[in-house]
Amino acid sequence: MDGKRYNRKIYLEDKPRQEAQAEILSAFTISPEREMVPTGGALGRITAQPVFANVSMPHYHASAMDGIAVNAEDTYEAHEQRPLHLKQGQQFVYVDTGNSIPPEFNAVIMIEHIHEVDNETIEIIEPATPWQHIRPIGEDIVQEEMLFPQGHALRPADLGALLAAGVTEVPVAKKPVISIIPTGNELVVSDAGRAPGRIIEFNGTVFANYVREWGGEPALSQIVKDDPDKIKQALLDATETSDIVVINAGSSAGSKDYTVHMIEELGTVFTHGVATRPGKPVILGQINGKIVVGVPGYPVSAYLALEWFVRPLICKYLQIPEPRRQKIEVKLGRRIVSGMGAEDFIRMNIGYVNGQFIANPLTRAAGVTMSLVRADGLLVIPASQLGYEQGETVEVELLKPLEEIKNSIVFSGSHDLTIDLLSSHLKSRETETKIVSSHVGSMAGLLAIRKGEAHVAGIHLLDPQTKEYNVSYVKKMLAGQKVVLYPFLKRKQGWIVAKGNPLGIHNAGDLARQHAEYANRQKGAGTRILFDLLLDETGLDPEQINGYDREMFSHLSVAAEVKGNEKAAGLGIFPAAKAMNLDFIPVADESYDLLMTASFFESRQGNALISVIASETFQADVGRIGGYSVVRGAVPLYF
Ligand SMILES: Nc1nc2c(c(=O)[nH]1)N[C@H]1C(S)=C(S)[C@@H](COP(=O)(O)OP(=O)(O)OC[C@H]3O[C@@H](n4cnc5c(N)ncnc54)[C@H](O)[C@@H]3O)O[C@H]1N2
Ligand code: MOO
Repeated sequence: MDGKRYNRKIYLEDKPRQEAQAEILSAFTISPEREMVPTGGALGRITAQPVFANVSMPHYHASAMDGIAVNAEDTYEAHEQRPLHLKQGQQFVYVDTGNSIPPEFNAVIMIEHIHEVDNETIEIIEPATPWQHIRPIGEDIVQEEMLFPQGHALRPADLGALLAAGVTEVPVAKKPVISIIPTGNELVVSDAGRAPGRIIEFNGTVFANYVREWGGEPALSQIVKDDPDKIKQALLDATETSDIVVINAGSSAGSKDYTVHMIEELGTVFTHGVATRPGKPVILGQINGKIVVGVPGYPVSAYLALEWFVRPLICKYLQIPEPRRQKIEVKLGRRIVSGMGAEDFIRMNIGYVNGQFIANPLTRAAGVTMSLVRADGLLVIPASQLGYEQGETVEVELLKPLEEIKNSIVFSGSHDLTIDLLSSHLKSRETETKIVSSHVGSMAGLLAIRKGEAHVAGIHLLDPQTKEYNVSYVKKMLAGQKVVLYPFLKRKQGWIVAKGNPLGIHNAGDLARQHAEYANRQKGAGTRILFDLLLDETGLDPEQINGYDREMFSHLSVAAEVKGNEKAAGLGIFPAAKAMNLDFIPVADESYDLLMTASFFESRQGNALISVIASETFQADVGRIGGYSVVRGAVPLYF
């Protein structure tokens, strides 16, 4: 340490992303270099200048067929009624596909069209035309012809053409070297221990591989501690050995967020903070003439910032246009709000139902890596736009192939672990089909089917009057629609309580008596309806339940709530209690059924889904979870 204290920088700008991009692009003045690489290893490389053929292909007249080479003039007399005899050596020679044609001949007759009379003589019944079945010199490639212009990304077939044309080394743009410096005292390599506060370093690997995919050469350094001197040294070293420097985390306003000060001391800071959510705390600067990009720590922000600010630099260096993602129009399944003054980047699930693309937002939390893994598309909301209404048509950028999205089964409603299992069994049977699910609760799932926004919904809705699951809801809410209710699971609902059940919870009355802190579920969730019925049966009012108004959105979040609090209790399914090592007191066996549109049920994918459900292997896997059984010999109910 040099004894200097670095005050927190708590001011971040809100510079428009495009402005920040334009600034670093114009500051990035490194002149591209080229290198010769062996053709076999040039896949994906960008040609640095036009490439010309050294030789023609073929470079001699070559036979295109197995047969005999002849002089066409010698064959003109041949006729079905007057077969013509030719002598080997004088009037013909045998040739195979690719053989050179001797100069005295100018046509090839296929072996199927000749009759061998004896060792020396063949017979034909049809004349040959000059140059038939001969690949003349340069048919494919002519010597000196331009094979590729500058700036062409080489594909496997291109490498073949180069080799065929005698080009064994290609001049390509040198890959820009991108140093990647992960920083943070909390970071550990992936096989180090798991003490609280330790985070496995993984952004570095993500960055290195995106850089590689985009045509750069990553140089991933070791984790650097949050120590100003060490960060400074790492930055200086990186500017010596690379064309662009990416430093990860420490970009925001934390007590150890030194990066911006270090860049300021060693060089220039152009930008600290862009008007985007997520991704705001980006730092853009320059040290020793090298661009330095300070990327926020959260993985989603990090990925976006890398794409906004590093990819364009790589493209500029390679002198190629920046690729654009395919865009499609989708209908929004949900309302999306957005703040004024900053662009919003929303990861979206996209499904294809009844000939229409329906998209729903995934979590906006920038720390959720899986949201990037799962996202089918990206909705970019401009800074001036306050969001969109449900049902509006908007444009999204695709993050996955369109075909994959079109082949997905859109699953809505209540989440259950077995749906993930179902998805993986289905995928192994029908490689093109997968289930994409959004967990919105039973009632919302039913509505999604009604609005034609899902193929299947998992529902467990108890009718307080009839004590029957699902049927009355479907009759009432989907009257006149062609749907099928497929009996799927029986699963145990029960009290999720701390280990040893310290409050002695066995029924809703106990919750009230013990003033337990209840973790409730959202309105419309099947578990919420069950809880209300239990209260009703016990003669309790919601006001008598401590925490009735606190709504959790999944079984697991209820269990997580109980995990941290001895006085808490919730209602949920057994696997959630098991996952958090909590006690589970069974209350009811409920029916978790699959509601499907009739057209989906009858489709090929619908059939595949049902046959997976009926399979022994799937049912055995479900049995192993505990607290579940698949309904055997289920009879679908048509409405
Ligand atoms: N008071 C404020 N706090 C925060 C603000 C703000 O404006 N004011 N911005 C928030 C936003 S937005 C983001 S994004 C983060 C970015 O913070 P930093 O870039 O300073 O990053 P850290 O705080 O060090 O890390 C955030 C998070 O990411 C994890 N991380 C970091 N590096 C890696 C890596 N290489 N591999 C995996 N995970 C990594 C780190 O452990 C943290 O959990 O700041 C908010 N705070
Ligand atoms: O902007 Mo931070 O980058 O939301 O996650």
